[in-house]
Amino acid sequence: MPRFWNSDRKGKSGETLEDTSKVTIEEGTLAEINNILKNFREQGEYTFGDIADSLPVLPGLEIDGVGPISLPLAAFQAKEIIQVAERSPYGKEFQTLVDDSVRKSWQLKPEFVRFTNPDWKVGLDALMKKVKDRLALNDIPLRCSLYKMLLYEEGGHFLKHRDTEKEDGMFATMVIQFPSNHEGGDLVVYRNGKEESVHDFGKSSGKSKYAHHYAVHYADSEHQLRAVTKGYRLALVYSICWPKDMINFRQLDDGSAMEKLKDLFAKLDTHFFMFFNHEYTASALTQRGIDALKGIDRDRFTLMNSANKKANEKLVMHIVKVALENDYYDVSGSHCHDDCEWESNRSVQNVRDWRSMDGRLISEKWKTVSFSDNMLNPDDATLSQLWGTGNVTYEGYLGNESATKSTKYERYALVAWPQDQSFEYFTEFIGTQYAITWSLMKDPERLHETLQALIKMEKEENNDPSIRFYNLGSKRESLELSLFEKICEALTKKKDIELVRLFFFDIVKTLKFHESEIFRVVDAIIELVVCFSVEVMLPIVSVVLKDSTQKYLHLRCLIAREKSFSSLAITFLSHETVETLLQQDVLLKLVLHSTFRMVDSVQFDRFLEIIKNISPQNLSKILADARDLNSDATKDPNKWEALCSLARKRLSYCASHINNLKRLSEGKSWEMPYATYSGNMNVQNFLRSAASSFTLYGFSGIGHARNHAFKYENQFSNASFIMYANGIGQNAHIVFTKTRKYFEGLGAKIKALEEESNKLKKVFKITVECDNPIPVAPSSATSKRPRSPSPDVIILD
Ligand SMILES: O=C(O)CCC(=O)C(=O)O
Ligand SMILES: [Fe+2]
Repeated sequence: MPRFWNSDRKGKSGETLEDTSKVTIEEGTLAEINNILKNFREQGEYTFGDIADSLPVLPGLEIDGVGPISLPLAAFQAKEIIQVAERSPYGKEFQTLVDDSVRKSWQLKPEFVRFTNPDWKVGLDALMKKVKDRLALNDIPLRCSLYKMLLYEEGGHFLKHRDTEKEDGMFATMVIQFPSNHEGGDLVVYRNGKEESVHDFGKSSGKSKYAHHYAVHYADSEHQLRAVTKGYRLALVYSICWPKDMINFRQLDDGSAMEKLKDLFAKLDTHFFMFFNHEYTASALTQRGIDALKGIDRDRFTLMNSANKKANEKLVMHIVKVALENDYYDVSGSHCHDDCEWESNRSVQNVRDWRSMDGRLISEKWKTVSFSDNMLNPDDATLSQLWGTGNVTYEGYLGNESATKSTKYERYALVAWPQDQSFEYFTEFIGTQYAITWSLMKDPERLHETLQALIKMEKEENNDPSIRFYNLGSKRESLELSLFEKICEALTKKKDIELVRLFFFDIVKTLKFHESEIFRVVDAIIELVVCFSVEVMLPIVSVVLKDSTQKYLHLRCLIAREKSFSSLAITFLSHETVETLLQQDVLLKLVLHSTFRMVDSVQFDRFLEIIKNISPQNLSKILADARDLNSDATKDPNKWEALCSLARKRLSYCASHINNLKRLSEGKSWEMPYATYSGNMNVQNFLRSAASSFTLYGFSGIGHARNHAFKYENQFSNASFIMYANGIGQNAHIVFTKTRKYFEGLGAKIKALEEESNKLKKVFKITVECDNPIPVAPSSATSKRPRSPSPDVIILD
C-alpha cells in the first residue's frame, strides 16, 4: 500500500541512468540465442491508430444533464458539458492531484454517457477485432471497457505519463476521438524514451471532422497529449484488458527461428537473464503470471516457450524482479541544491521475488548478482534503456555532512537454466533450504538423501551459530518452518520411524522455533503423532517441545482432537491457554464444538470457569462461533445461559468501546489509545499520547533508520502516521507524524461493533441495554497480530 519512496524535495523524480554502455555477449550459445531473439520480429504493433470507420458517424451520444450532443462538438455544447464535468486529476505515486500544468482537461464518468445508436456497440466490436489483429492477439478474447470521456478546451493537454492499470487485467489503452474541429491535441507515444508515433486522429488526412479516429498504446508506454490550440476535443478512453481466465500461450509449431532455438536450448549449459521490455505490476504478475506479458516480451516468450517444449522442457524458467541500487554523495562541498555533484558510493544489483510461470511467488529471497555475464540483450539496449526510469529514494542535507541520495531501478526479467542444474541454481539464487524443499517435492522418494543433505548443511552452518537462525535481520537462514512442515508431511507418507528419528534427533533437536511459530510446528507434528501413535512419538517430539508446558498442552489438545476433544484436554486448559487458542480459528471451533457437546457436567462447569475469565475483547469470535452451535446449546438451558452471560459481557464491552471510539472520532485529540507499535515502546507511548509528532533517535546511520522504518511499516495497529527518515550518522532519526486516517477509519469500526451488538442481541434475545459498561483498557493481546497489510502507513524516506 501507499509507500512514498520518492520524497525528493527538489522534484527530480523519475531519474534515468546516465550509463550509455551496453551489455553484450560476444560468442557461444548465449550469443547465438541472443541473435535469434534479436532477429525475431515483433508480431504486433507497439502503438497504432487510424480512422474508426466501423463506428457510426452519428453515435447518438447523450450526456446526463446536457442531453443529445451533436458532432463535431459546438462551442455552446462544450460549455454545457464543462458545467457537468469534473477537472481531470492525475496520479503521482499513489496520490491523485489536479494541476493544470501537468494535465488540463475535463472528464465525465461512463455512467453519465450513453450511445443511443445500437450500431455503436456493433461498430465497437468490429473495431476491437481490428485492434486485436494489430496487437497480434486475435486468438485472445480481449475485453474493452469505457473508462472516461475527456473534453479538452484550448490549452488542454496532458504531459508525458504512463497509464495506471485501472482495472484487473488492463494492459493497454484505446482512445477514440469523435469527429472534431479542433487544432493541436496530437497523441505522442514514446518507446525507450524516444518518440515512436504521433497520432493526429485524422488531421493530416483532412478527415478528423467527418469520422471517428482511434489510437492504441500499451498502458506502460509513455505518452503525451499535446496542447489543443484551438477549439474543443472530445474523446473516449477505453481500457483494454486480458480475459479473466488464463490464456494458453500460443504454440509456434514451426519456423526456423524456433528450430534453431530448440537446438541451442538443448546444448545450453548455463543460465541467462532477459529483462522484460515492458513494465509490469506485481499484481498483474501475481494474477496472470507469464500471461501478463505484453508486446515484444510476449512474442519472445512464445518463441522461447515453444522451442523449450520441443526441446523436452530442457530449461526451467522463472520470473524475477531485478534491481539496481546506487548510493551517491555530494562532492561539490557546498550546500548544493540543483548543482550537486554526485559521486557514486555503492552500486549493487540484485535479484528477488521469484515467481513461477503462473505468477505464484515462490520466494522473496534476494541475492546480489552480476547480470552482465549472462544477460541477453536482444534489443541491443544501453544500460540506461534496460533499466528505464528509477526512483530517487532519498536526498538530504544535514549540518556539515554532505547530501546523499540513493536511486533504485527495478524491472522484471525472465531467468532460465537447464532443468538438470536446478538444485545448484536454486541453492545459488534462493538458498539450500529452497533447493531441498524443491527436490523433496519433486521426488519424495529421495527423502532419505534429502535428510542427509540437510544434516550436512546443518552441521556446516553449526560452525557459526550466530548466523544460524537470524541472518539479515528477520530472514531465517536455517531450517525454515515451511520446509519443516514439508518434511513432516513426507515422513507421514513414508511411515518409516527410523527416518523420523533421524530427522528429529539429528536436525530438529538443535532448532529453536520462534514462539509465534509453535502452532504450525505442532500442527505439523500432530500428523506424525497420529500416524505413529502418541506413545512412540511423544519422546521424539519432546525434543522440540521440551521446555514449554504451553506447547505441550497445545499438543495434548490436538492429540485429543482425535478422540473428539475429550475431557483430558479440558483438564489441561487454563484461561491463558484458551486466550492463546482463541487466536487460532480452527482450534477455537474445536474447543467450542466439543465443549458444547460435552455431557460430563463437571467438566463443562470447569470449562465455563475458564471462559468466564476470558477478556471481553476476545469474546467476539467465540460468540460468533457459538451462534452456529445454537441448536446444540439451546437444548440445554445451562449451556444456553452460559452463552448468554458471555454475550452480555461482550455487549457491555461493545457499548463502552463504541463510546470510547465515538469520543475519539470527534477528532478533538491526537490520542490513539489502542495503538500498538512493536518496534519501539517510546513510539507506542507517543502514539497513545496526545502529541502529534515525535522524533526517534538512536540509529547508527540513515540506513539503520530506514531499515527500521521499512521493517515496522506494517508492525503496528490502531494508529495512522507517516514515517520520515532523515539525518546522517548519529543524527539519523525518524520523524513520526500522526495522520487523521485512523480517526477517519473509526466510523467503520464503530459500525462493525454496532452490527455485532445488534446480532448478539438478536441471537441471544437480549433486549435491555447493558448498564455498567466495563471500562476498556488498551489490549496487548491484539498487538500480537498487527493488521496486515496495513493501509494506514505512508513511509516518507
Ligand atoms: O486524450 C487522450 O487522447 C489521451 C489522454 C490520456 O493519456 C489519459 O487519459 O491517460
Ligand atoms: Fe494516458
